[in-house]
Amino acid sequence: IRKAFRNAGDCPGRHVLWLDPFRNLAIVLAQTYPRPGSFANWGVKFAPYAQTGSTCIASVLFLSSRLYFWISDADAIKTVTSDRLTFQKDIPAYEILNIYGENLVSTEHADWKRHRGVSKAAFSEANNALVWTETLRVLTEWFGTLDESLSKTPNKDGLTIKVVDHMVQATLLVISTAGFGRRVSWTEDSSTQPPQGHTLTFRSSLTSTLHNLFFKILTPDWLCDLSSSIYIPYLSRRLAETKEAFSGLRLYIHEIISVARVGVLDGKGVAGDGGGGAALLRNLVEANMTQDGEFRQLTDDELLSNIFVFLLAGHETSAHALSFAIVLLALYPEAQQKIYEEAIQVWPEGTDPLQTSTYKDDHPRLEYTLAVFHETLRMFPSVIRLAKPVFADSAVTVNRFNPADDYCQEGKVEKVSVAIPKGSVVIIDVWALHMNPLHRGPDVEEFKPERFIDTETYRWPRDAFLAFSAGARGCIGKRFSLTESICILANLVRRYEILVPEDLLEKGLEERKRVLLSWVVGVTTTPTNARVRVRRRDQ
Ligand code: HEM
Repeated sequence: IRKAFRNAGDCPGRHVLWLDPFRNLAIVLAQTYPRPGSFANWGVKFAPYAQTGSTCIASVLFLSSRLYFWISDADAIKTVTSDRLTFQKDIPAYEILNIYGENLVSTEHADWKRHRGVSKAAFSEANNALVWTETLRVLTEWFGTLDESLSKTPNKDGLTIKVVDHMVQATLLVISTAGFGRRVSWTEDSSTQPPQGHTLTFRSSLTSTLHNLFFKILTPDWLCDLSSSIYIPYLSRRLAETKEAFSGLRLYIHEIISVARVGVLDGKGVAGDGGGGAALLRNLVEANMTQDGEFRQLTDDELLSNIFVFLLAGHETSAHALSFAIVLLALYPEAQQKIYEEAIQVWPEGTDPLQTSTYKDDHPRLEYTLAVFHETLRMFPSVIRLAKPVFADSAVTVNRFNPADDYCQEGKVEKVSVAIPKGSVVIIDVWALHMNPLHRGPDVEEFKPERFIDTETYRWPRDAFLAFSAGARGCIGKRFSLTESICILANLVRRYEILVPEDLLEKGLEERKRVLLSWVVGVTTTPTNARVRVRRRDQ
């Protein structure tokens, strides 16, 4: 370990890591270890950098003596994300997503290029227009159910809802249709009755698969086998539930694929897309049916796995980010009022955006709504940190300062170069970057959407925002997600007032934030108590 620290040169920090921060155990233990407030804790943000006086901190993993450089500096991170050959993806950390086979997220090099090449064309402006239209359809149905529940509640002060449940349903319906041509209505999707031939509904098989992902990975095969022959309290039931979810979801994906294959063969387009949409499914299935030399462009397992990963990545991150955004709007009525004013300008009173709005005309005009969503992702990034193993000696430029100084003042910071040796790992500390006062000013903890609005004298710092990662391995679904999220937020606020739940009315802002914005680490940052009250604006 001492030798490893010698390779870190004069980079400060010198922490010993007892757990690899990117293996499943670290994620499962995230709530309790490392302890809140201490180095490498998931919610510690910029604090360790502020204490050390550096935007780069060195640490060594005890078991392997490998050097880990934690970075919260926009310039240094840009160097890392733009050099894909030196700073590669930490593939073993993504094995958890390989339950059905390899996929776009969990591969590198030529395999990754092949997966990305197949999917890329589906994320076009034409597809964004489809995402917009489908989001409006989903909203029409969701608002219908909300209005019905509101009409039945005797409380004139509105209805309190658990936001994550609603957002998971909405975003899953959007990706199911716009990605896979599987058009299901809100009420049909709410049904708890599985269709014929299934033991679970589509949504519960997907959500239960996600819920049990880490549990399955951390349970050794011999224990799985044992628990199916001998009853072990808790374990046997949980493993049976996991097995049912995994195989149930596999069956649903197989059905999607079978229908799509027939559609591709007879030239009529994949299910439900009327020949125009569901480009993602069409591209994936066509690649599976296309011979590339001796091999298929995508094997059967890869096809299945990519559909799973797109269903997962295509809804979970957006659903969680939207849930945080909706709670923030309840907590900050001034920001909500600005979205309302923007929405009314785009869709004046008396018009019905759910029937008439188009992506091309309206999306670019919802600038403040977009800023709210960006600011939400700055404060609650879905992916808190990213690991990049280093494959060649390199260097990054970082900032050093005196922690005792008011270091946000001009001239208080010194730029230094840190050598990054081959064999080490760089950790892109997304949350710390977002909370770095050198990039954002001293008010980083405040919710201020205006940070994301350019003016004549200010251009928001693009490189200091990494919610979607960046470079070649950046999020392929960024535009998809921004399109549906902006559509949901603007329409929701135009129709309803979003308020804090009644049980928190007597509490101050800090207490409301503590309760409503609590979160845990999961596949992505997951809100645990996102509740708001909704009340129709016109009643
Ligand atoms: C708020 C919403 C979203 C956020 C914050 C987000 C964030 C990210 C981040 C940080 C990465 C890089 C992950 C890594 O390198 O380990 C990523 C990759 C990816 N995202 Fe998203 N994402 C969002 C929505 C979506 C949507 C809607 C889709 C699909 C429809 C999607 C599909 C993917 C895929 C397939 C990758 C892997 C790309 C590659 O490795 O080439 N994401 N996303």
